[in-house]
Order: sequence, then structure tokens, then C-alpha cells
Amino acid sequence: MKTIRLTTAQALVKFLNQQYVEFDGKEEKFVQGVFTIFGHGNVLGLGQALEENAGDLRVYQGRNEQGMALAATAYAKQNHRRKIIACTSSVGPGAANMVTAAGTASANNIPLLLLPGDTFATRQPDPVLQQVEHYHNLTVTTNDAFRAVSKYWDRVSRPEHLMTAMINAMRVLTDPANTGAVTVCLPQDVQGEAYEFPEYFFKKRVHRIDRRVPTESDIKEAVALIKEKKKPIIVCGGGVRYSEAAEALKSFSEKFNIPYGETQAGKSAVESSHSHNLGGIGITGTLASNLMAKEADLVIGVGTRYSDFTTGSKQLFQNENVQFLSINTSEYHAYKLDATKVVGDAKLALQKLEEELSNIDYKSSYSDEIQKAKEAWNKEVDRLYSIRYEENEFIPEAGDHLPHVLPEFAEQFGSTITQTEVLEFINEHVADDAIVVGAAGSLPSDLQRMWKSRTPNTYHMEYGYSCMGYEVSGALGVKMAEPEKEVYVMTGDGSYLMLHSELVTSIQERKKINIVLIDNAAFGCINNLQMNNGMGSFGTEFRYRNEETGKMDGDLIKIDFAKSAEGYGVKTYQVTTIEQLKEALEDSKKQEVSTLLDIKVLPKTMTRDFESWWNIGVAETSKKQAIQDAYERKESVLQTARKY
Ligand SMILES: Cc1ncc(C[n+]2csc(CCOP(=O)(O)OP(=O)(O)O)c2C)c(N)n1
Ligand SMILES: O=C1C[C@@H](O)[C@H](O)[C@@H](O)C1=O
Ligand SMILES: [Mg+2]
Repeated sequence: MKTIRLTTAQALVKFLNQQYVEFDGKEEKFVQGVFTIFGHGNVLGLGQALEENAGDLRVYQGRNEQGMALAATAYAKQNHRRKIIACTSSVGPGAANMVTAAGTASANNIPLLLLPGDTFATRQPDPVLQQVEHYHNLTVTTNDAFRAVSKYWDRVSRPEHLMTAMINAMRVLTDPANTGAVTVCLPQDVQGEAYEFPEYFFKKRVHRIDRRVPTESDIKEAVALIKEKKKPIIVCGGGVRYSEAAEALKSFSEKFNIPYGETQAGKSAVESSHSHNLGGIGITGTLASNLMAKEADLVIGVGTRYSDFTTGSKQLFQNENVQFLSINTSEYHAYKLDATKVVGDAKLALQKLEEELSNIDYKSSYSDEIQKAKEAWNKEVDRLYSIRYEENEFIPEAGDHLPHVLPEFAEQFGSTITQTEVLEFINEHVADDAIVVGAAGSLPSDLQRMWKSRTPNTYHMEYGYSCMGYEVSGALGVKMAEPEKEVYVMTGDGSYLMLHSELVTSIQERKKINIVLIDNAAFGCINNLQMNNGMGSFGTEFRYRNEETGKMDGDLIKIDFAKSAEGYGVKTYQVTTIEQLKEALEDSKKQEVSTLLDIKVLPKTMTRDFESWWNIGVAETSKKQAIQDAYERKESVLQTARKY
């Protein structure tokens, strides 16, 4: 047996360079680079290996481990899970910073390879700097925190462990049904230890991403179910995008006259204007989708994990005869809602079903309902877009809970622009193939409802974990995946403040991203949530501590985000009117560096929900009548929801 003497880290880099994926006959290199933040836990091991011979891997420098790992997640998501950038951190806090990103990747089924440094396998220096020390169990380190958020977890405590660890890592990363965060912990000493690795460990490996073929019996059962149904509705999930099944979905929906609603991950698989596309479905959905979902006698989920946002906490579908059909490459997701299952690739399953249903001349019973629902919704969108602030009679969409705050905001921030008018303006004035990126706050709801996707794969929303801070980090990953397109980050002030460190990386890498920062001086959607459920405004507006009351109920905190980002080398704009927005947006298109539009937007001017319900914990006892009422409301709607 021929061997090559390398350190564990050198062997890892050599191995990563040899991994390819093949999808529909196209072979591509899987690992494109490595995001790094070096510390004592990885610089002399993996750092040394990358310096000496990185092969084809491009080495990037992150600013915050969470940020870089979120960027890597977005990169893989935008590449439909067929290219990744690995991430390496030091031990302890550097590693812990990546845990949130691991959760984000796993919840969204996106491959993310994490290579955190770990404490010494020999234990000789224990406790090494940043070692927590668990007195009951010396094998536990910070990196065990990744177990809860990883689809595969391993620790390379000896150099030879690397071989099985990485082969299993690749198994999970390239499996559409099971992919997510893969964490391979690399003790600081083992990274630098040499071993005679067999040459065959480094052979070129092509991981075929097979389209799982649905069984004949699954198809047969599905056909038997569909043919009895008159009013089916499809849920177009992220799986439609990853399987590149958009044409199959269009054809299926047109042929049998079946409408579909989109999940956050599925949106922009097909352009919004398509005849059968009803737009977002569920809690952040459109009136068109939600009204038709209510009546549907069959829900055909394609590549969806049926989150509570999609099913309206399992209360959306109210037809007493409703049944579920799930097309999913993951058996786990296919089993949800007691569905009839078609376990397999979305494209193949839709094609096969189309063939079989055509043989029996199936057609839904809809006549012009789909078109009418779309038209009614388009009218509603026009109304939302045309909402303008008027000093005395203004009733905000999200609830009239804080009537004094709007004039206060208008005076202090010098702006009366509404969130809906900003979104319309941007949607109408960016290039048709520009990519919009988001994750948390009120913007995902508004965007899922109102954003018109004109080109496939231009809507990039992380709503599996809805992780604040994904926005700017994710936009960098998206731009790295599609450098020729303009990328627009839609972020609230809360999310921006939580994490925007990779903005500097975008400057460093000359990867231009455009940040549309909606500053409403609040965790706005949470303020809506609490006040819609009987609470006061508590801890969700950004206000100074008031010396008199001892509470955070002083003046609003006004932040000059433009000025702050300017210091990074970003081209920035202050926006308090639509005219300024117009000038800023046009000018930002001419820039080569990243840009930031600091837009002051009236609180409460986001959209409300349409015919949907969200099951959230409401206090069962309270001194406040409004909370007791909210609890009763919740209990009563819960009676109309499916139990599981
Ligand atoms: C990492 C993380 N922490 C907390 C939350 C809970 N959360 C969801 S939205 C939100 C506030 C978002 O505020 P902002 O970004 O300003 O958006 P707005 O709702 O005002 O539009 C919070 C705290 C989250 N989603 N992610
Ligand atoms: O708690 C939350 C409420 C949602 O409205 C929001 O979009 C999401 O980010 C979240 O975490
Ligand atoms: Mg906000």
C-alpha cells in the first residue's frame, strides 16, 4: 500500500480538493474554498496546511465566525447545495460562534462543513486557553454544543480518524434528504500530527446526487388519491428549487388546473406572474393562497417541511375532507401530517404523476377561481403599495397600538415613509434578475406576500431558522455564488445591529452587496406580536432608559447607520423621502463597492396577516383582560387546528 506522510490538516485539505458532485450528468467541484478565522486552535494546524498547499481552495478571511458560516450557508443555498465553502475556527469562543450558523444550515437542509478547532487530544496542557472544563466528563468540550445542531458530528482524536470522519461528512453533505451542518472537530494537537495516509484516501471522489426515483406503489397511491379530489392545492417548497423542478411544476399545475402557493424557500422557483402561482402560503402568505387553501380538499406538498408558517400552525386547511399528499426526497418530511407519501425527487415525481393523471384525463374542478383569487390579491397589493402616512387619520396596517409613536418618529427621524411603499419602489426599480436576501423580522412577511419575483431563483430567504444576522452575511455568500448579479439585502435595524461584520468582508473581496436597511427603531414584528396578544409595548422599541421611570421608555434612539457604514468604505445614503430613495437607488447601481441605504421607515407600516393563524404561547393567567382575551382566542382557534 502506498502511503503519503502528511499532517491531519494537510491530509484534510488534500482530501477536500478531491471531492466532486455530479447532478444530471454535470460534474462540479464541491468544496470551493475555506472561510477562516485563525486562533491558536487552528492556525498552526489547518492554517499551516492551507498556507503550504491549499490546492484549488480559495482561502477567505471572515470577521465573525457566525457571519462567515452564514455566508457559507447562503453560498451553498444559492448554488442549490452543489458547492460549498468550508469554515474553520479556533477552539472555544470561535467555535461556539459557529453553533448558530450550524442550526441555520441544518434547519434549512443546507450543507455546511464546519471545522472547529478543539482542545488537546493528549490533554497535556489542560486546560488550554479557552477550555471550559467539565468536571464530570473530560471528553466534553465547547464543540459538543454542535451535536444538537449538526446532521453529522465527529471528533478526529487521532489522525487516522480523519478518513472515516470525512467520508461520512461527504455522505451527509451530498445527501439531499439528510444534508445540513456537518461538524468535524479537530483537536489542536492532532491537526499538526503526521500519519502515513494511504494514497487511496486521496483519490478523486465523485458523489452522485441521484434523483431518487419514486416507487410505482407510491405513485399509484398518489394517483388514486388525486383522482378523487376536486379542489387540490400545491405547496411549492424549497425542494422544487433544489430539484430544479420548476418546469415540471408549471406543466403539472397548468395541465390539471391546480394552483400553488409558495413557501419562503420555494418562492421564485417560478416567476410570480405565472397563471397558477398564488404567491406565499400560510402565516406570511397572500389572501389568494390562504383562501384557496382553506377550501382545498387535497394539499400536495412538494419539497416542503410544512413549517408552522406554511400550515398556519396546522389550522390553515379547513375543508373537512382535506387530505395530504407529500412529495419529498426526505422520508421524515414526507411522513408529516399523516400524508400519503411519494418519497422521491420532486421533478421525477411530478413528471410521473403528470403522465399517470393524463392517462385518466384528470382535471380539477376549478373554473375561474384561480384567476379571480389572483386578481383580488393583485388589487390588495396595489392598495398596500399605495398606503401613505397622513397626519391625523392614519391607521397603520399592523395595528393601531401606538398612535403617539408615529408622530414622534416622524418628528424625530424626519420621515413619514411607509414600509410598503419602500418595498414597492425597490421591487419596481431593481433589475429583474437582482437577488433579494432576507431572514428575520417583519420583512420576510412583507416580501413573501408582496415581492414580485420576475426571474427564477432571485428570492433568497432564510426562514427555516429565521436567524437575525443572516441578512448581510448571507448576501455576501449569495454574491460569491452569483457575482454577476446585483444583490439586495433586506434587513431591519434589529437584524443589522445583531450582525453585519461580513460587510467588511464584502469590501475586502470586492463583492458588492446593497443593503436596504429599514430603520423603524424597533424589533417591530415582535412589538406587533406582543401588542396583538394583549401585552403593552415592552422591551421591543429602541428607547433610552428613562431615569424617572427606570424603564426603557425614554426618547427613541436615533442611529446614523449611514455614517457608521461609511467608515467601513461602504457607499451610503440617508433616506427619509421617496425622492431620496429614488436618487440613492439609482446612484447605488453605479457603484462598485457595497452600498447601504439607511431608510427611516414609520413603525407599524408593514403588512398584516391574511386569513391565517399562528399558535404561539399566550399566558393562561394574567391580571390583564386583554391577555385573558388573547388566551381565550387562542384556545378557541386551536380547536379548529389539526392535532398533529
Ligand atoms: C438570532 C435571533 N434572535 C432573536 C430572534 C427573534 N426575533 C425575530 S424578529 C426580531 C426583531 C427584528 O427586528 P428588526 O430586524 O428591526 O425587524 P422589524 O421587525 O423591525 O422589521 C427578533 C428579536 C431571531 N429571529 N433571531
Ligand atoms: O419570532 C419571530 C417572529 C417572526 O415574525 C419573525 O419574522 C422571525 O424572525 C422570528 O424569529
Ligand atoms: Mg426594526
